[in-house]
Amino acid sequence: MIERLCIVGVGLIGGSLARAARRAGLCRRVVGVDADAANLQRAQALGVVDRGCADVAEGAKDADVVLIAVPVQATEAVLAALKPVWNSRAVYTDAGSTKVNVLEAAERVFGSLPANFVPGHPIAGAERSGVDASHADLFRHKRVILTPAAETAPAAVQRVAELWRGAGAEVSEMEPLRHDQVLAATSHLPHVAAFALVDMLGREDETEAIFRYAAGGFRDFTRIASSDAAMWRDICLANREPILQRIEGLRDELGQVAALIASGDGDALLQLFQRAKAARQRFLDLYENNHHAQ
Ligand SMILES: NC(=O)c1ccc[n+]([C@@H]2O[C@H](COP(=O)([O-])OP(=O)(O)OC[C@H]3O[C@@H](n4cnc5c(N)ncnc54)[C@H](O)[C@@H]3O)[C@@H](O)[C@H]2O)c1
Ligand SMILES: O=C(O)C(=O)C[C@]1(C(=O)O)C=C[C@@H](O)C=C1
Repeated sequence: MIERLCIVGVGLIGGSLARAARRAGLCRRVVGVDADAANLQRAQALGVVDRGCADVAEGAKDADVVLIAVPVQATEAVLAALKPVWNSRAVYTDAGSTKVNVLEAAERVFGSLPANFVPGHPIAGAERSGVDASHADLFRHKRVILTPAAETAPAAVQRVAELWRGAGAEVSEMEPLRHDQVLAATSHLPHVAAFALVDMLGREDETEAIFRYAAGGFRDFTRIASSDAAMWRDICLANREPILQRIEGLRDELGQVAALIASGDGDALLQLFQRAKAARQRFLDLYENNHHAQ
């Protein structure tokens, strides 16, 4: 049982973990810290946290588990604010979408990685943000990746894994660079592509001349372009190289598609689309298996 869980950043992810931990009876008290006073008040009003606090050190002082769930480029400032009250008996973790930069930030702040800091990432979310979007089922049957380093204490990893499992997630471990490369492909590139497509069309569509005729396909492809802009700016700056490599790959692939269309090579286009459809089916089978396995 966690006596006091502190959530720094009570938004979609922090709020959802607080709700799930409470519902599963994993913690007695939740203290929320947030830079946005209105969001913090809302978290209290909704009963997501017992107490709200504007100051990171004060909120985390007596906690036995602290989750940092702020945009990734804000992690270093939060770790620096935690440093004076860092407690060797407590466990600290984060939910950031990128991991190498979080480990580097911790090394900069502490000189070396604290044994009781366990970087993590729930592979679950939504295009909505803030505590109003949070819900206790967000992590059910979803994956959480932990990226401990050689210095990380196994007992701390165990404690964080138990928290996420208690919220319904399946926990695995990965090397941080591998994590960032994989997520650049399956999460960061799709977001960049969706933002770019909608920006391109939106600039020429200020009078709604074409959006008026857009339907399900456009809606499905672009849902994630409604995601929080600051969160995605931070992810792109934190995971620059892997994302740039994937953008280059997509540029090449689009070039190939354009060449096939230009040359009227229907057979090759058909093959490419069939190959993509089969690959998506393999993804769906894996995704659904993961769902039903639990
Ligand atoms: N949204 C997703 O789908 C998703 C999924 C997995 C992981 N993540 C990661 O989780 C983290 C949180 O994302 P979210 O979707 O919950 O965002 P969110 O905007 O819903 O919540 C973030 C909260 O952090 C607060 N905050 C920002 N800077 C702060 C600071 N310095 N000190 C205290 N509070 C601060 C904000 O006011 C906000 O309430 C990000 O690192 C994101 O990359 C997001
Ligand atoms: O479902 C969504 O809307 C998401 O954006 C979730 C999503 C993703 O799947 O790309 C986004 C960022 C995360 O770090 C993890 C999950």
